[in-house]
Amino acid sequence: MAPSVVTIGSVTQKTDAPTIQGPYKDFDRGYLNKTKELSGTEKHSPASYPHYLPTFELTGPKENGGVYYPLEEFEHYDHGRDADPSFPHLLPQGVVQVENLTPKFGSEVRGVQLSSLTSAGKDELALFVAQRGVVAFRDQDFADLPIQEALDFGGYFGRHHIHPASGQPKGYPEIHLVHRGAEDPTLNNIFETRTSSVAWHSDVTYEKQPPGTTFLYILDTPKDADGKISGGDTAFVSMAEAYERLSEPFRERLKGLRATHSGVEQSAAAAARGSVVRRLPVINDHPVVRTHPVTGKKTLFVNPQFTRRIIGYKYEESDALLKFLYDHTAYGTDFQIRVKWAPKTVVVWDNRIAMHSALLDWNSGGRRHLARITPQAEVPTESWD
Ligand SMILES: O=C(O)CCC(=O)C(=O)O
Ligand SMILES: [Fe+2]
Repeated sequence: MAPSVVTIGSVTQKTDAPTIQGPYKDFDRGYLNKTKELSGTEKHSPASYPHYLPTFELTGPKENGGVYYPLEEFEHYDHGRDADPSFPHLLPQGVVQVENLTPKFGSEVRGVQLSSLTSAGKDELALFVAQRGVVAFRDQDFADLPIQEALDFGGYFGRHHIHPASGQPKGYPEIHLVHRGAEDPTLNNIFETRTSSVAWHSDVTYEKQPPGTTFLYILDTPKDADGKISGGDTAFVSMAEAYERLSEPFRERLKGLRATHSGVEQSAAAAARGSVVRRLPVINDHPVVRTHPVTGKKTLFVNPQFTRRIIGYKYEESDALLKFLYDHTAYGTDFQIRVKWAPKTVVVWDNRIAMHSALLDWNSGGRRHLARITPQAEVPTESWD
């Protein structure tokens, strides 16, 4: 397929999309859309955290019309390097319970308060999440902290990313919001044109330095008619195990390949629905297999939302290879987990290791509201011994 051209405001950009996946999935509206209900006072499930409801002003530099300037490269230091691998601060024995959701990927932890961790504990958190891929911490006070305190905590793990197209709590552009309001009809519309709501991705991989240790915390969870929490889980897939499952000859074939990742379609979709574009979109290329800076493990690093093309391959060749990798990861129920949200849950994942997808499976009209803190990490690299 030929490259297409996308216009955002007065700027026209060329992109390698569309690929086999088609354009950026439009039901992401549900996460990013402008919302009419900013008061939190509507009768169906008022927001539990109204100060976290999304706002869509342009909050960048005034002299640039509120649009943020392009991100500059920075030196990332991964604190997982300094962690004690016996995790004495994060997982003190007899105090903290760890349940592994599957043998190699995903854990659930109770008994530690993330916001009280010392630097040593935070170093251990970075390492533990790098080892397990995704960890759900229950009974956290994160959502109840002043927003700035939650941001200060997250800032330890890298420079905060400001999302180019999502809503933000007033005054806190570094928080990315996921919000499907009460009675939002978007959910029903999705299934008029899609058979599934699954949209596997790693976050903002179009950036030159995509996020590493990433925090998502629940504010409101959809409920059944009888008031019980049901629906809106988040699925995760291990891209480390996805790589492990490949044969040696196939891994050889991936060695050295790079792919383009584009933010153009996401911003164009936001512009098309009259929402904000906070920073002009970028396209960057990354290795198809990257090496984790702390664990040294290799992970597949392509995703159907943002990856567009294997560099140097013809479109059909690139589409065929990417389709195989997407099918392989999507079918891999034996290397996926699913987090069921409960009040006070904070999920921490390593965006270099896990892809994820929200599951939009409820039609009770209940609100789903989450906040994400998204520290950026290193420029992805591959190393081969
Ligand atoms: O809503 C979710 O479960 C995940 C949304 C998402 O993709 C994100 O915040 O990065
Ligand atoms: Fe995401």
